[in-house]
Amino acid sequence: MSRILLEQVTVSVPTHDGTRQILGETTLDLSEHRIALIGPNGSGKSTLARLLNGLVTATTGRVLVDGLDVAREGRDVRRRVGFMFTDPAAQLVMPTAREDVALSLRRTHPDKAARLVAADRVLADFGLEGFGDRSVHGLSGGEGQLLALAGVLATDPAVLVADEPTTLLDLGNSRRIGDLLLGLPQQLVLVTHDLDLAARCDRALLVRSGRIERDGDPAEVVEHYRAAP
Ligand SMILES: Nc1ncnc2c1ncn2[C@@H]1O[C@H](COP(=O)(O)OP(=O)(O)OP(=O)(O)O)[C@@H](O)[C@H]1O
Repeated sequence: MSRILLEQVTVSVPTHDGTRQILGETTLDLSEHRIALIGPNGSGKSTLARLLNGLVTATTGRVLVDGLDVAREGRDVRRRVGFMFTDPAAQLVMPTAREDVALSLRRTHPDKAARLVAADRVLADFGLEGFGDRSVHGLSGGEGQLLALAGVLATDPAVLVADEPTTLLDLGNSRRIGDLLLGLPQQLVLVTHDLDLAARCDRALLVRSGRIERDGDPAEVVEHYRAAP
């Protein structure tokens, strides 16, 4: 697994009358396979997740992924750390499913024809056989999220950060995507309100008001949160 370090990280954002700290000083060493971030709305989970691939920049402190500084070596970090958004529309950028996956394969498959064939294989691996010509805008929520996952994994990241990937899905698709994510060989940092999913991870962090309130065994952390949400 990769080693993700946060060293005395804070995040502040500008406000009309100064700045507001949305993540208090946080130091973390994350090397477990599956790590869940849970907590109330607006507590700072997405901020924490987005720090890991540079979508959010630390105001003070450093974030390191396998020794690479996210602020200074962002490109290399983003090759290692894939990001999956709540809404697949945020990351499906090409007209068709095949082209969207192919875009993720352009580093590993420089030849266009081979790339499109490989994209169809990836689609089939994710249960999207025959979806190659479908418009990315015409997919159901579950299909879109599967395609988004296929696209991000096609870039072969060592770490996948997923920000509430099951929130928009119905029960069946939510289970399907949840099981798929927890079964991945890649390291997973999962922001979720699904506490059953969080409890199945290897480590859980409860984020509240921009601080890590609890960190450790998922069953215990989830129980603590359920008792005092
Ligand atoms: N760019 C920004 N500018 C101003 N405020 C921000 C910015 N980004 C986040 N915030 C604020 O920081 C706080 C934490 O936001 P964040 O999205 O990290 O919370 P969250 O725990 O992921 O919430 P949710 O569960 O609702 O998705 C919120 O109050 C949010 O409004």
